[in-house]
Amino acid sequence: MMNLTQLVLASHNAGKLKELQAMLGESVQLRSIGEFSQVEPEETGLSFVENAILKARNAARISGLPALADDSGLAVDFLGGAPGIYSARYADGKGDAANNAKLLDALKDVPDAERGAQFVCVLALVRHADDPLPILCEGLWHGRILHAASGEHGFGYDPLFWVPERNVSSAELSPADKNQISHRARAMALLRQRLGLK
Ligand SMILES: O=P(O)(O)OP(=O)(O)OP(=O)(O)OC[C@H]1O[C@@H](n2cnc3c(O)ncnc32)[C@H](O)[C@@H]1O
Ligand SMILES: [Mg+2]
Repeated sequence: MMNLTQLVLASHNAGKLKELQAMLGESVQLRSIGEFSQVEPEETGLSFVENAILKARNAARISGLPALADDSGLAVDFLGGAPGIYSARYADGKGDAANNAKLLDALKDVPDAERGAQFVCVLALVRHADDPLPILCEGLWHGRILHAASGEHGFGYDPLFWVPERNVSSAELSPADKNQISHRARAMALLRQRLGLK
Protein backbone atom coordinates (compact mmCIF):
# COMPACT_ATOMS: atom_id res chain seq x y z
CA MET A 1 0.00 0.00 0.00
CA MET A 2 2.75 2.46 0.94
CA ASN A 3 6.38 2.29 1.96
CA LEU A 4 6.05 2.35 5.72
CA THR A 5 9.73 1.92 6.49
CA GLN A 6 10.07 5.69 5.93
CA LEU A 7 7.27 7.47 7.75
CA VAL A 8 7.71 11.00 9.03
CA LEU A 9 5.91 12.09 12.20
CA ALA A 10 4.48 15.58 11.72
CA SER A 11 5.00 16.59 15.35
CA HIS A 12 7.42 18.69 17.34
CA ASN A 13 6.22 17.10 20.57
CA ALA A 14 8.83 14.64 21.91
CA GLY A 15 6.25 12.96 24.17
CA LYS A 16 4.08 12.01 21.21
CA LEU A 17 7.03 10.69 19.22
CA LYS A 18 8.09 8.45 22.10
CA GLU A 19 4.60 7.07 22.64
CA LEU A 20 3.79 6.54 18.96
CA GLN A 21 7.13 4.88 18.24
CA ALA A 22 6.65 2.54 21.23
CA MET A 23 3.17 1.62 19.98
CA LEU A 24 4.37 0.96 16.44
CA GLY A 25 7.27 -1.21 17.62
CA GLU A 26 9.97 -2.08 15.16
CA SER A 27 7.67 -2.58 12.20
CA VAL A 28 7.78 1.11 11.25
CA GLN A 29 10.47 3.67 11.95
CA LEU A 30 9.10 7.11 12.68
CA ARG A 31 11.35 9.98 11.66
CA SER A 32 10.73 13.30 13.32
CA ILE A 33 9.77 16.29 11.17
CA GLY A 34 12.38 18.12 13.27
CA GLU A 35 15.02 16.45 11.06
CA PHE A 36 13.65 18.43 8.13
CA SER A 37 12.34 21.69 9.57
CA GLN A 38 11.93 23.52 12.87
CA VAL A 39 9.07 25.63 11.56
CA GLU A 40 5.72 24.60 13.04
CA PRO A 41 2.68 25.05 10.79
CA GLU A 42 -0.10 27.26 12.11
CA GLU A 43 -2.94 25.07 13.33
CA THR A 44 -5.78 27.00 11.73
CA GLY A 45 -8.39 24.22 11.59
CA LEU A 46 -11.56 24.20 13.67
CA SER A 47 -11.37 20.49 14.45
CA PHE A 48 -8.81 17.87 15.47
CA VAL A 49 -9.34 16.24 12.07
CA GLU A 50 -8.60 19.41 10.11
CA ASN A 51 -5.49 20.17 12.14
CA ALA A 52 -4.21 16.60 11.87
CA ILE A 53 -4.60 16.64 8.07
CA LEU A 54 -3.02 20.09 7.82
CA LYS A 55 0.03 18.96 9.85
CA ALA A 56 0.37 15.69 7.90
CA ARG A 57 0.24 17.45 4.52
CA ASN A 58 2.77 20.03 5.64
CA ALA A 59 5.21 17.33 6.82
CA ALA A 60 4.78 15.32 3.63
CA ARG A 61 5.45 18.43 1.58
CA ILE A 62 8.61 19.30 3.53
CA SER A 63 10.03 15.78 3.75
CA GLY A 64 8.83 14.16 0.53
CA LEU A 65 7.79 11.16 2.66
CA PRO A 66 4.46 9.70 3.75
CA ALA A 67 3.48 11.51 6.94
CA LEU A 68 1.62 10.74 10.14
CA ALA A 69 0.20 13.55 12.27
CA ASP A 70 -1.34 13.48 15.73
CA ASP A 71 -3.72 16.23 16.75
CA SER A 72 -4.85 15.79 20.30
CA GLY A 73 -6.09 17.63 23.34
CA LEU A 74 -8.16 17.66 26.46
CA ALA A 75 -11.91 18.38 26.41
CA VAL A 76 -13.26 19.33 29.83
CA ASP A 77 -17.04 18.96 30.34
CA PHE A 78 -17.39 21.86 32.78
CA LEU A 79 -15.64 24.13 30.26
CA GLY A 80 -17.89 23.11 27.36
CA GLY A 81 -15.11 21.03 25.78
CA ALA A 82 -12.33 23.59 26.23
CA PRO A 83 -9.40 23.74 25.86
CA GLY A 84 -10.00 21.16 23.08
CA ILE A 85 -8.11 21.94 19.88
CA TYR A 86 -6.51 24.85 21.74
CA SER A 87 -5.02 22.62 24.47
CA ALA A 88 -1.39 23.34 23.54
CA ARG A 89 -2.10 27.09 23.40
CA TYR A 90 -4.41 27.28 26.45
CA ALA A 91 -2.05 29.55 28.41
CA ASP A 92 -0.95 31.48 25.32
CA GLY A 93 2.01 29.27 24.46
CA LYS A 94 3.64 29.42 27.88
CA GLY A 95 3.93 25.65 28.06
CA ASP A 96 2.64 22.63 29.95
CA ALA A 97 3.07 23.99 33.50
CA ALA A 98 1.20 27.20 32.67
CA ASN A 99 -1.54 25.23 30.88
CA ASN A 100 -2.01 23.01 33.92
CA ALA A 101 -2.07 25.96 36.31
CA LYS A 102 -4.70 27.71 34.18
CA LEU A 103 -6.85 24.58 34.08
CA LEU A 104 -6.70 24.11 37.85
CA ASP A 105 -7.70 27.73 38.27
CA ALA A 106 -10.62 27.41 35.84
CA LEU A 107 -11.92 24.44 37.85
CA LYS A 108 -11.34 25.92 41.28
CA ASP A 109 -14.12 24.86 43.68
CA VAL A 110 -15.78 22.68 40.99
CA PRO A 111 -16.83 19.38 42.63
CA ASP A 112 -15.56 15.99 41.45
CA ALA A 113 -18.88 15.06 39.83
CA GLU A 114 -18.51 17.98 37.42
CA ARG A 115 -14.82 17.48 36.61
CA GLY A 116 -15.29 14.92 33.81
CA ALA A 117 -12.96 15.23 30.82
CA GLN A 118 -11.72 13.31 27.83
CA PHE A 119 -8.46 13.19 26.02
CA VAL A 120 -8.96 13.15 22.25
CA CYS A 121 -6.48 11.96 19.63
CA VAL A 122 -6.87 12.06 15.86
CA LEU A 123 -4.18 10.43 13.75
CA ALA A 124 -3.96 11.37 10.07
CA LEU A 125 -1.79 9.54 7.58
CA VAL A 126 -1.15 10.89 4.09
CA ARG A 127 0.83 9.11 1.38
CA HIS A 128 1.92 12.43 -0.10
CA ALA A 129 1.22 16.13 0.38
CA ASP A 130 -1.85 16.22 -1.90
CA ASP A 131 -3.25 12.81 -0.93
CA PRO A 132 -7.02 12.97 -1.65
CA LEU A 133 -7.77 10.15 0.79
CA PRO A 134 -6.01 10.60 4.15
CA ILE A 135 -6.45 7.76 6.64
CA LEU A 136 -8.10 9.13 9.82
CA CYS A 137 -8.33 7.34 13.17
CA GLU A 138 -9.74 8.68 16.43
CA GLY A 139 -9.35 7.69 20.05
CA LEU A 140 -11.00 8.98 23.24
CA TRP A 141 -10.02 8.44 26.88
CA HIS A 142 -12.47 9.34 29.61
CA GLY A 143 -11.36 10.56 33.02
CA ARG A 144 -11.58 13.41 35.47
CA ILE A 145 -9.52 16.47 36.31
CA LEU A 146 -7.74 16.24 39.66
CA HIS A 147 -7.48 19.11 42.17
CA ALA A 148 -3.66 19.05 42.11
CA ALA A 149 -0.92 17.63 39.91
CA SER A 150 0.28 14.10 40.63
CA GLY A 151 2.87 11.86 38.94
CA GLU A 152 6.04 12.31 36.91
CA HIS A 153 5.49 10.28 33.73
CA GLY A 154 4.00 11.35 30.42
CA PHE A 155 3.66 14.98 29.34
CA GLY A 156 1.18 17.81 29.02
CA TYR A 157 -1.96 17.44 31.11
CA ASP A 158 -1.11 13.91 32.33
CA PRO A 159 -0.49 14.96 35.98
CA LEU A 160 -4.04 16.39 36.17
CA PHE A 161 -5.91 13.53 34.42
CA TRP A 162 -7.34 10.93 36.77
CA VAL A 163 -7.81 7.51 35.15
CA PRO A 164 -10.85 5.83 36.70
CA GLU A 165 -10.02 2.31 35.48
CA ARG A 166 -6.65 2.42 37.30
CA ASN A 167 -7.33 4.83 40.17
CA VAL A 168 -4.22 6.90 39.43
CA SER A 169 -3.34 9.96 37.40
CA SER A 170 -2.17 9.29 33.87
CA ALA A 171 1.26 10.63 34.90
CA GLU A 172 1.39 7.87 37.54
CA LEU A 173 0.91 5.16 34.93
CA SER A 174 4.09 3.58 33.57
CA PRO A 175 4.69 4.54 29.92
CA ALA A 176 3.84 0.96 28.92
CA ASP A 177 0.52 1.09 30.79
CA LYS A 178 -0.44 4.48 29.37
CA ASN A 179 0.35 3.18 25.89
CA GLN A 180 -2.14 0.32 26.38
CA ILE A 181 -5.17 2.44 27.30
CA SER A 182 -4.73 6.06 26.22
CA HIS A 183 -6.61 8.03 23.57
CA ARG A 184 -3.47 7.74 21.44
CA ALA A 185 -3.31 3.97 21.96
CA ARG A 186 -6.92 3.63 20.80
CA ALA A 187 -6.34 5.71 17.69
CA MET A 188 -3.15 3.79 16.94
CA ALA A 189 -4.89 0.42 17.32
CA LEU A 190 -7.35 1.51 14.62
CA LEU A 191 -4.55 2.77 12.40
CA ARG A 192 -2.67 -0.51 12.70
CA GLN A 193 -5.81 -2.35 11.62
CA ARG A 194 -6.27 -0.04 8.66
CA LEU A 195 -2.66 -0.58 7.61
CA GLY A 196 -2.82 -4.32 8.13
CA LEU A 197 -0.05 -4.22 10.75
CA LYS A 198 -0.27 -6.85 13.47
O1 LIG B 1 1.23 19.87 17.11
P1 LIG B 1 2.42 19.01 17.49
O2 LIG B 1 3.70 19.47 16.89
O3 LIG B 1 2.16 17.56 17.23
O4 LIG B 1 2.63 19.11 19.09
P2 LIG B 1 1.63 19.81 20.13
O5 LIG B 1 2.18 19.56 21.49
O6 LIG B 1 1.40 21.24 19.72
O7 LIG B 1 0.31 18.96 19.96
P3 LIG B 1 -1.20 19.43 19.66
O8 LIG B 1 -1.22 20.64 18.83
O9 LIG B 1 -1.90 18.21 19.17
O10 LIG B 1 -1.76 19.80 21.09
C1 LIG B 1 -1.97 18.77 22.01
C2 LIG B 1 -2.16 19.33 23.40
O11 LIG B 1 -2.85 18.36 24.20
C3 LIG B 1 -1.99 17.84 25.20
N1 LIG B 1 -2.02 16.37 25.12
C4 LIG B 1 -2.23 15.60 24.03
N2 LIG B 1 -2.05 14.30 24.32
C5 LIG B 1 -1.72 14.25 25.62
C6 LIG B 1 -1.38 13.20 26.49
O12 LIG B 1 -1.30 11.95 26.08
N3 LIG B 1 -1.11 13.52 27.75
C7 LIG B 1 -1.14 14.79 28.18
N4 LIG B 1 -1.41 15.84 27.42
C8 LIG B 1 -1.71 15.58 26.14
C9 LIG B 1 -0.58 18.30 24.86
O13 LIG B 1 0.20 18.51 25.98
C10 LIG B 1 -0.84 19.60 24.13
O14 LIG B 1 -1.01 20.65 25.04
MG1 LIG C 1 0.42 21.66 17.96
